[in-house]
Amino acid sequence: MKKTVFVIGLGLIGGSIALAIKRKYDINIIGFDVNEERVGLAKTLQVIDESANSIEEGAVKANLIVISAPVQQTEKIIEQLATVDLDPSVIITDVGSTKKQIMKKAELLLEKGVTFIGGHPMAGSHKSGVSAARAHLFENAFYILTPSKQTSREKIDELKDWLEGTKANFLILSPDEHDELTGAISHFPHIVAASLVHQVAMIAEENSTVSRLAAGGFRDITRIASSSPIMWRDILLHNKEILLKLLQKWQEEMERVKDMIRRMDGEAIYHYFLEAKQFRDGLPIRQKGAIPAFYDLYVDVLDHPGSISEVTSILAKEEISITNIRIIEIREDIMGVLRLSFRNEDDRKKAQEVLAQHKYETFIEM
Ligand SMILES: NC(=O)c1ccc[n+]([C@@H]2O[C@H](COP(=O)([O-])OP(=O)(O)OC[C@H]3O[C@@H](n4cnc5c(N)ncnc54)[C@H](O)[C@@H]3O)[C@@H](O)[C@H]2O)c1
Ligand SMILES: O=C(O)C(=O)C[C@]1(C(=O)O)C=C[C@@H](O)C=C1
Repeated sequence: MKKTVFVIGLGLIGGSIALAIKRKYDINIIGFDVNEERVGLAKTLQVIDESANSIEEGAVKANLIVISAPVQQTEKIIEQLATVDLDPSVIITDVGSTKKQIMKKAELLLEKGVTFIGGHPMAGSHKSGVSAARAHLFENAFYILTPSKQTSREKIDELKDWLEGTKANFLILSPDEHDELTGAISHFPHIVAASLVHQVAMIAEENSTVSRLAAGGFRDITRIASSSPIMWRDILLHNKEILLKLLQKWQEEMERVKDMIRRMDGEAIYHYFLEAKQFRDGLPIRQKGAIPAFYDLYVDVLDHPGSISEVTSILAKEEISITNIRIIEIREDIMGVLRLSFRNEDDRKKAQEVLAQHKYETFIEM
C-alpha cells in the first residue's frame, strides 16, 4: 500500500516540499489549508492528490506530517495534533523560519511519545502561495533540522530519506543556535529591507520622483520586502530577544557610520566598505541559501526592440530552460542588463557558452 504524507499549509514551502517528496516516492499526498482556494489550486496543480476536511482527518492516515504554515499558526497546529490519536510510527516535522518556540511547543507531542523533528529549509522566495511552489526550490540549500534530545538517529535518518528529493544539504543545529544565526542572516535583513522601503515611501510623499528613480541597487536590496507580511510578523514575534539585540547593535553601527561621515574620515569610510566587500565576496556563491539563491547569469543587452527575444530564442534553440528572467535597468526606462536564472550550474554554464558564441557579454555576479 502507498504511504501517505499529510501537508498542512499549502503555500510556497508546503507545495515545494510536496513536489520534492513526489520526485522520489510514489505516495499519496493529502493536503489541508484554512484557505479553500489554495486547496483547490494545489489539487489542480497536482501538488496534492487529495484534501482533508480537518487536521485530524488527514493526520490519522499519515506516515509523515509536514506543517508548513506561518510560525504562530504552526504552534496552534501542534496543539491540535497533540489531541489526535496518531499512528505511533508517524514523524511530524515543520518548515518554520524559527525553531525555539516551536520546539518548546512540540514538547506536547514528545511527551506523548510522538516524534517531532523541527525543520527549516533555508531557501525560499518573496513570492507566496502554492502557484510559486517548485520541486527544485531547495536544491543545494541548507536544510536545518532541530531534533530533540530524545529523538533517535533512525528517526532523523527516516526524515532525511523522506526529504531526499529536495536535494538539500541537511544540518543539525540546536533551536537556540538556529534562531541566533537565522536572526542575523535572514530575519534582521528583512527588517532592514522593509525599513529602507519605509524611508523612501516617506520621501515619496514629498517628492514622487524618488519612486521613479528607485531602480537597480534599491530594488535589489529591497526585493525581500515584498514577502508575506503575515509570515514575517510571526517570525519577529517568535525571535524577539535575538532581534532586539541585533537592532541595538545595528543602531550602534549606524552611530559609527554617522561619526565617520561627520568627521569626514575618508580613510575610515573606505575601510568600512572594503571590509564589507571582502567578507561579502568571500561568501560561498555556489551554495543556495541566504546569499544568492539562484543560478543567475547577467547578460549585457542593447536597448532595442526584440533584444530579449533574441537572447531567449538562442537559449531555446539549445533547449536550455530559463527559470526566471528580469530586466535590470541601468537608468530609468533604459534596459541595461538581463538577469537570467537557471535550474542548475550546468544550464548556466551552457547558456554562458552559447551566448558567448553569439557575441553576448555575460557575468556570473554583479
Ligand atoms: N517563504 C520563504 O522564503 C520561506 C522559506 C523557508 C521557510 N519558510 C517558512 O515556511 C512557512 C510557510 O511559508 P510560505 O512561504 O509557504 O507561506 P505561504 O503564505 O505561501 O503559505 C502558507 C500557507 O499556510 C496556510 N495556513 C495558515 N494558517 C494555517 C492553519 N492554521 N492551518 C492550515 N493552513 C494554514 C495559508 O493559508 C497558506 O496557504 C512559514 O513558517 C515560513 O516561516 C518560508
Ligand atoms: O529568498 C528569499 O526571498 C528569502 O527571503 C528566503 C529566506 C531568507 O531569508 O533567506 C526567507 C526566510 C526563510 O526562513 C528562509 C529563506
